Amino acid sequence: METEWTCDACGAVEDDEGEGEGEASSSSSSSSSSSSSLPSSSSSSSSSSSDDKNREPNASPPSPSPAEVAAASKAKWLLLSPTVVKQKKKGTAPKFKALGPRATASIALGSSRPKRSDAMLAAANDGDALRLRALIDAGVDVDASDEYGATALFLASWRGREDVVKLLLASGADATRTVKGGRVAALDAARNEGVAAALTSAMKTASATVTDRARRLEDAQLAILARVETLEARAGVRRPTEIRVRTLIDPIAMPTHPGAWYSLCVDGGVSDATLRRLEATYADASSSEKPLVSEMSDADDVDIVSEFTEPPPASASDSSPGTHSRTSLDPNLSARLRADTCATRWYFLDATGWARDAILAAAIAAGAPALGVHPQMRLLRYPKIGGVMAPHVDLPKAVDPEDSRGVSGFGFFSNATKAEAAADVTRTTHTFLLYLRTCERGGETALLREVKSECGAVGAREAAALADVRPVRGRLLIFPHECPHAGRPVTDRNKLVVRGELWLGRESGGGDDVDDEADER
Ligand SMILES: O=C(O)CCC(=O)C(=O)O
Ligand SMILES: [Fe+2]
Repeated sequence: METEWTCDACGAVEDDEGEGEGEASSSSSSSSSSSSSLPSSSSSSSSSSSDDKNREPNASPPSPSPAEVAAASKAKWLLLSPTVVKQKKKGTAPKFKALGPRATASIALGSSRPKRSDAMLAAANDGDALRLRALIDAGVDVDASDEYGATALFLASWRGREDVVKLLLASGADATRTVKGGRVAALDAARNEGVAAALTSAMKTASATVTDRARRLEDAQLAILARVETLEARAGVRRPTEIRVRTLIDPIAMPTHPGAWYSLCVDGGVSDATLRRLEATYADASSSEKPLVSEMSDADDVDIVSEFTEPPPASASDSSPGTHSRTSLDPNLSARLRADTCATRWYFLDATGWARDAILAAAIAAGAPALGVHPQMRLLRYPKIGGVMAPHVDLPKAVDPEDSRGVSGFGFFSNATKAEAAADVTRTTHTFLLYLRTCERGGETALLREVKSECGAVGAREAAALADVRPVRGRLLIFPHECPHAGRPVTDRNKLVVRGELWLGRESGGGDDVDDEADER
């Protein structure tokens, strides 16, 4: 089913009285010749090429091929600034000025390449075909991806947006692109049959295959094993004997510490099949892509760090049992501190949910009222002896409403879905680290009382910890984002961690899956 392109949106882009600003006008003026390149556009073309003269009077012009649509759109996108354009300095622009439709549309659609791509990805994710059409008309790189390698076509398929998938295919989107980690393509992630059918017929004409057969078979086998073990864990089959849970920060002794709300160390909760599949994901990512690297600086950010390690103010709205009051973080500050690390990172998008299912099941089996695991994860590695991660706190991620419906969308966690709806969670609450290899010594993740006096590399080495958690294969560490923590210096190169975010419900709503046995140590 195709969404019709309406004149409203078209006019908003093309019919401009007002002055566009800077590159805002470059994006929109370039769009003025583009309506004929829109896939299945309902408008009759105003083009007057020589072809038109030879055509029957009432014959409509031939539709551009998907590749032509993509090329025309990309040509316009390339006219935009390659970087986000900063706003003009105050005082240089008139104080009050109504923007014309072109400038308004340009702002709405993004007036630099990165903003335009962000807008396209958001429209695809949200299933907004009309907006996406406007974006393609204004100029996009239809295959642009986010930092996890997800293209618009991938997101639309994953979220089950059939209209958008068809529009993107008709606009030349490449169906063979895969996301980072696991090489999942749009078809592998298809949420529903309509989407899968559209992609399958497009793939017949695509020259490349998605992934080679052997790899897909191996993936499928591991996925089945991981799912079986996940279901067993959820059903409590393996729970009492195999899962060992330690509470790392005692909520009774330290009720106001930011780590007092479920800081857990869980052993034996994640299956070997899942660990092997994660290792394979790492091996694949590290052999095919460069990692993101940031070096630790020795700068001591004592003053900055102390800003968020003061005792958190008591908050009336956050006083339910088992919770603590939260610190409010300056995102820039936290991002800066997180950048001070010796870890290398690869991004991994768990679109199909096999890793999320496994981590969620382990968290639930350990007694945490866990409701969901974020699909975006990182694989962290410390390649240099002595590498650390400076004391810091983590940031929450926004929870996509689609992911609130149950983790992988395959129905394993429908109870969690109900609990979450009640809890109204919009952001992740906890960090998880899943260690894939054992370090005999060093590399511990330290949960800190505070990081006021020692930070940077010194803090990572010396700050007093409430708990030092040693990397052990299969060990899952969970703690609230606001809990100060650090990575101790590594003494070997084994530290390999999957790191991501999850969200917990309040005890009253979210803990109904947890039975008492899980608390046995
Ligand atoms: O590697 C560690 O032990 C800590 C990692 C961490 O804190 C992070 O990635 O945010
Ligand atoms: Fe962290």
